[in-house]
Amino acid sequence: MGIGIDIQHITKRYPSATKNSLDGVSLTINPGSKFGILGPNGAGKTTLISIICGIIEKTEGNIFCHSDKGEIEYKEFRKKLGFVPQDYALFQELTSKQNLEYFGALYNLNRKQIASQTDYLLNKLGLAAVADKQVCTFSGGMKRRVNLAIGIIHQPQILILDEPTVGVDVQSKNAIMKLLDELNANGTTIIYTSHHLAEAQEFCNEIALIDMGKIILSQTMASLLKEHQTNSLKEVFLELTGEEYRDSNV
Ligand SMILES: Nc1ncnc2c1ncn2[C@@H]1O[C@H](COP(=O)(O)OP(=O)(O)OP(=O)(O)O)[C@@H](O)[C@H]1O
Repeated sequence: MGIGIDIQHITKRYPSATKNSLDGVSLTINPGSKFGILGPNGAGKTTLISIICGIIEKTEGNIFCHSDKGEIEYKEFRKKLGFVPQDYALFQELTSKQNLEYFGALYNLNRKQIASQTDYLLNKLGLAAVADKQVCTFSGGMKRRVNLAIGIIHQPQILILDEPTVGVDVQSKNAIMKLLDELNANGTTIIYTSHHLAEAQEFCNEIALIDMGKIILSQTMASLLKEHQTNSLKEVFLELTGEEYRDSNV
């Protein structure tokens, strides 16, 4: 169950940049894992997941995707992929229901599938009562939940989320993380970035720590904490990445 990815020696140099944003990144993401890609501001997390999703081109390197039945073509992988970006990828002027119907059709779901998934997700994420209200009237937490529903309407086997809980209250965060756990229990591989280390520690069973475009470590959460003899991912994070600010333009 689930989809896995082997990332081999990925390098990324943006056209306007003088240095690489990713520098020889290699990573194995096992099928069915809850995989956290963590790191300070500017480390390269968004660049890496944007390359995995095919949103931007890599400069060098390879990505291989596989299911339990063996290697799958990247084109096939894209069909099984769900992506929840950090910025809202939704239409503010449409209602939450209309957004889900639109994106369901974009994923080639039939009318019946669109209706049942829309109904299911609006209920699941506490949005049923506002199904017919324009998204521009929603709070940040409600918009994040719509953003998530859009990313999973086609029932992806691998789901990539870029800071899915940024700026949301405890209730919305709880609903989002519970749904991610449920999807994972049903076999969906989850790849996630976050600056909430306590949340990442609770959610992820595997992590990669990335800093200045390089992978510092990639291992199970349990083995990392055991190795560093601590119960705090934040402690390990600060130990390995330091306490200096990462302001790139000063
Ligand atoms: N379009 C771009 N052109 C040039 N440089 C870029 C571009 N996008 C990102 N970068 C640079 O690439 C590096 C990695 O950025 P990226 O956004 O991937 O980091 P991040 O780990 O996601 O950071 P954050 O936690 O702040 O979201 C940074 O130095 C950033 O300034």
